[in-house]
Parts: sequence; structure tokens; C-alpha cells
Amino acid sequence: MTPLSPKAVSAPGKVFLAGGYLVLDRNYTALVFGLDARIHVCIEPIQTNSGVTLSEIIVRSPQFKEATWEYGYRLTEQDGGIGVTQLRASHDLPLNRNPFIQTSLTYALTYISSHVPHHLIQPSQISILASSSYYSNHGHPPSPTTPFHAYDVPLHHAHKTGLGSSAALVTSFTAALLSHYLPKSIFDLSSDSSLRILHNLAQASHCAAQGKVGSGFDIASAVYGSCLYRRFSPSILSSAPDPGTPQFATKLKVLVEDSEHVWDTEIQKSAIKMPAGLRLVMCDVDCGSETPGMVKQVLAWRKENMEEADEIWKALQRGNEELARELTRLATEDAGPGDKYAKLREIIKANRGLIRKMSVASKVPIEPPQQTALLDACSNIPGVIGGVVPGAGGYDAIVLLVEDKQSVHIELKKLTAGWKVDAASDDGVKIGRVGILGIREDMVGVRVQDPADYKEWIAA
Ligand SMILES: Nc1ncnc2c1ncn2[C@@H]1O[C@H](COP(=O)(O)OP(=O)(O)O)[C@@H](O)[C@H]1O
Ligand SMILES: C[C@@](O)(CCOP(=O)(O)OP(=O)(O)O)CC(=O)O
Repeated sequence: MTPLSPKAVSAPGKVFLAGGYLVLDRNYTALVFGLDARIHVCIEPIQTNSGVTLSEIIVRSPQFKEATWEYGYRLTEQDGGIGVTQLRASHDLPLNRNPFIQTSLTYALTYISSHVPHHLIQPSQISILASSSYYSNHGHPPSPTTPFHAYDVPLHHAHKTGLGSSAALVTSFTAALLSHYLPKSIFDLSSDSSLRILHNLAQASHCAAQGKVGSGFDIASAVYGSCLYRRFSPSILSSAPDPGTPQFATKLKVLVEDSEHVWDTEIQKSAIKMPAGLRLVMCDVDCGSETPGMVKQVLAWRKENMEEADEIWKALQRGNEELARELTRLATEDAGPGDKYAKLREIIKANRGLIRKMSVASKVPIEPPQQTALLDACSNIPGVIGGVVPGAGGYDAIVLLVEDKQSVHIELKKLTAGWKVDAASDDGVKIGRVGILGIREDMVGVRVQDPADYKEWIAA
């Protein structure tokens, strides 16, 4: 049997600029930017000398300690798809689980098995490499020729910066498997229909691994890059088939290929652009406070206060659409005389006002006072157009829209380096060090990569 050729794929992280909470409801949309922080996945056949073929797939994250996951796979009965079992490296070691990897593997292999005979799914090894901005841990590139950092800790000690690592991982991992095992006539990342298949399959895997149906904006931006996003109806995935149950393989194929035309996701790539001369800057804010359950709390408040909430939701939706329109106008038309960014500044300011209104009314720290102070200080720097607390909000990040100039970067560095809100504010939360992440927006979604680029990371 000729071995399949190695393949590599990467997918971007995201920053949710506008539409947090609104996007959970299909009546509203979100503005999501892809980032130049990517998760790369390289897959290659395992060379077996003995002629014995074990049905085994080995996955590694070579940047981290103890980050190897080995899986056995087999075709299950009653069209239940491919069953994937984690193998123990040694009897006395506990199983180190990675539900995002195991679930994506189960879903992708099951989908692949509905197109190619099971014996063609040959063993492989898969390597995962993530841009250093996904984690705030201190790492170092092991050689001058690699952009990736090695960390001295296991993955569960990595501090996430919130760029959507699991969505970028599930997307690039799924894309790498499909590209490796399926012929190009069935799956080809340069075709729109394959992107739709990847999107639907990655959404299904990500939801199953998370154990909940979110809005799916992070998978959408990992596949398509920066876009205006309207979610799919949640019932599409809440009624999705379960792995291992009879007919899982057939039902998953129908769902992923959308034979019944149920997917109502809307992705508008052309509706958002970044004007030349502007860029996004992301800041990571150190804070001891976790804010679990924010989504639940906001939705519960909205349910109880529908009228007031709808007023804010509608005004924010108008503001978010205006923001997308103005960014696109500046990117495509000649700006008139005067301060060409004046309107953009006003729109961001007004939207922040509405977000604070939402925060105060729901008693959820979406833009808490500590972040208001930081955003206001940054916005006063010449060349900073404005900023917001991204996504669900909270204490741990801000995103700024700035003129792409050295002077702006220098002033921002000065401000953030000296920033400390020591006095605990009313809510008792102190925020500490503010760091600028070395990343910016990237319009491109999932991308084919050259497997040769990862050679030094891949164990022989
Ligand atoms: N480099 C990596 N290698 C393997 N798995 C990873 C890697 N980075 C992230 N993950 C997986 O994604 C999970 C983090 O996902 P999640 O908690 O949803 O955070 P995020 O907001 O970054 O998506 C990790 O627990 C791990 O399972
Ligand atoms: C509230 C939300 O609309 C947006 C949350 O955006 P974040 O970027 O904060 O999300 P995480 O990556 O999961 O931390 C929930 C959703 O859309 O699912």
C-alpha cells in the first residue's frame, strides 16, 4: 500500500471585537477578527518496518512536557463510525486526557470512513505547534530557525491568553486529518464546499468536546478568518448524533455535508475590512479574578428584563453594524479632509457606553471600572482610535484599534508598562500588569502549510 503523503494546516486565533452576547441570538451578528497567532498541525504516516500495521494514531504537542496522546481506532458495529480509545503508555501512568483531540479524532475519522474504506485509514503521527502568543508562560525557541517556543511545563500549566486555542486546534487538526486521508476530489481546502464541510464538522466536534453549544464564532473565524458572523440555529447541534450510537457515521455525513439544508450560519467576509494604516493591538491583563458564568448571568438578566435588554441589544447591533461599515468604508474609499478617524472614534465610544449600560443593568463585569480606566487612558494616546473589552468582557484583556505607527506603539508600551490599579475598586478586584501581545489581525482563515517547516519539532 503506498503511504499517504504528509500534510500540514494552520488556523488562526480570534478576537471578538463586537457583538459578544448578542451573537448567541440569531437576530444579531458579531464582528470577529482572525489573528496572526495560529495553531499548526502536521500529519504524516508512521513508518512501520515489520509489515505489521497497528491501528494507532500518535498525537504530540512537542512544545510542552508530557504532551503525547496515543489512540487506537477501529470500525464499530451498526454504522457507529470509528471508535477511538486512548492507549496507556505504561500501566502505572495515569491517562492524560485531551478531550478536544480525542473528540476531533473520533468525528474526523468517522467522517473519513464514510468516504474511504477503513483499511485505507493508515496509522499516522500528528504534531501540534502553537504560536507563542496563545500562552503567557515564558518559553524560548529551541533554535534560531523556528518561530515556536518550547515550554518547561505540561500543557495543563499553560496560562491561556484567550485567543481561542481549542477552536484553532480543532479546526486545524480536523483539516489536517481530512486533507491527509481523503482524496483531493473529495476534500480540498481551496474549495468553498470543503470549507463548509470543515466548518460544520469542526463546529460539531468542538461543541461535543466542550459539552455545550456556544455561538460557534471561534470555529467560524478559525475556518474563514475575519468576518461578520451570524450563528447557526442551536438545534442543529443540540440534536446531533452521538459517537458510537447506531448510524452515527451516516448521520454525521448528512449533518456535515448538509444534505438536508439545515445549516443557517451566515459568514460575510466582505463586510469587514481593516483600513490600511490601522491595526489591532491586544493586551493581556494580569488579574487574579475569574468570572465564570458571565454568559449565564447575562442571559438570565435578559430573560427577566426583555424590554430593557432588547433596547440595548438593538442599539448595540446598530452600533456594531456601523463599526463594520465605517471600517470597510475607510478601507475602500478615499477619506475626506480633516480627522478621517473621527467617526470611528465616536462609534466605538458610543458602543462602549452601551456595553457599560449592559454591565451595570445585568451586574456582570463586562466592561468593569478597572477596564474603563485602562481603555480611557489608552484611547487618550494620539493615534489610538479606541478600544473595547473583547468577547464576553471581564478583567483579563483589552483590544485596541490604533494607527500602525512606531510612535503609537512606543507610547502604548510606556503607558502599559507603568499601569497598575492598586487600589481595589468597589468590586474588590485588582488588576495588575498589562502586557502587549505581539500579534495583530489577519484576514485569512485556515491555510495549507508546508510539512517540511516542522521537521525540527517532529520526533523521528
Ligand atoms: N498546543 C496545544 N496542544 C494540544 N492541545 C491544546 C493546545 N492548546 C490548547 N489545547 C487544548 O485546548 C484546551 C483549551 O481550550 P479552552 O479551555 O476552550 O481555551 P481557549 O479559550 O483557548 O479555547 C486545552 O485544555 C487543550 O485540550
Ligand atoms: C459571550 C459570547 O458571545 C462571546 C465569548 O467570547 P470570548 O472571546 O470571551 O470567548 P472565549 O474564547 O470562549 O473565552 C459567547 C459566545 O458567543 O459563545
